Amino acid sequence: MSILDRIVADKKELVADAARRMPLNQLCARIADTAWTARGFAARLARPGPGGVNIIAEVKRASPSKGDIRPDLDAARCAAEYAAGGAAAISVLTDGPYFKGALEDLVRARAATDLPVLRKEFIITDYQLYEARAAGADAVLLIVRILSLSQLDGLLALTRELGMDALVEIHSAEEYTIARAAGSRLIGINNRNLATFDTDLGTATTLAARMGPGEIPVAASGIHNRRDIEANLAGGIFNFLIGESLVRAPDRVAFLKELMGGAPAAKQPADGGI
Ligand SMILES: O=C(O)c1ccccc1NCC(=O)[C@H](O)[C@H](O)COP(=O)(O)O
Repeated sequence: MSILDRIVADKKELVADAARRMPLNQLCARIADTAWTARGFAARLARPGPGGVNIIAEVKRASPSKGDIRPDLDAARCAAEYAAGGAAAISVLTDGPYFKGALEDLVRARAATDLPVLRKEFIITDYQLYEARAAGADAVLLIVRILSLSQLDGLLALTRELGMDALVEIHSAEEYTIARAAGSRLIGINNRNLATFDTDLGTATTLAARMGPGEIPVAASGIHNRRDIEANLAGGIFNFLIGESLVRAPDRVAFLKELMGGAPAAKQPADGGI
């Protein structure tokens, strides 16, 4: 069984537990009782921002491929730094067992900025979309690899009904065909193979070259420096989802500005950061 299969199997149990603790009708009542205005995640990514680049900056404490990255990361403080550095949006990993995240991180990150916030999760059920909306998410990730076309259709429809945007993630031409068949517009191209963790930065540019004018690509995973950004810009991609290299940066504000084409961040000791 691959790690991804294990994550998804565990997720089914976690969602069932969550639904026992907070039944769907109570979750819906919470949504109805909470004031929320969408911050326009997809709209922010439809055209290039300052410096010709949009960065979705990720709050990521740990991962299956890297283990602990910054296990003590404060989601609100990290999100505020990302906003100060010029991020277009924030992504928050809400999985507990494999990424040391939580939905509460999303709530705190959103409260700390006025940027749109993505729930980065392994979404396989409607319940997780209601959870995302109740936590205030502006958008959710839907990963083609773990969904059938009919599941993707249903989750996309409910995402829209709840007023959120969807970032639909692919890693291959076959998955792009499925994303397209479901009518996805905002398409995350993961450079990382989620089953093997092999990361190839050419994946995003290769798949983006197939996309039509109404489709917006987002390059995700393995982006570490301005050179990586420039290689994607040359391939017509101006949206980037970046986790590890940002989280590890000693000065996240300066590093974000550097990624967006500003002056290089001063070198600092790797463990001298926030
Ligand atoms: O990051 C992993 O190890 C991972 C493993 C299995 C499933 C998903 C995984 N990551 C989720 C992501 O998509 C990344 O956090 C995101 O693209 C940012 O990647 P990076 O900039 O390389 O941290």
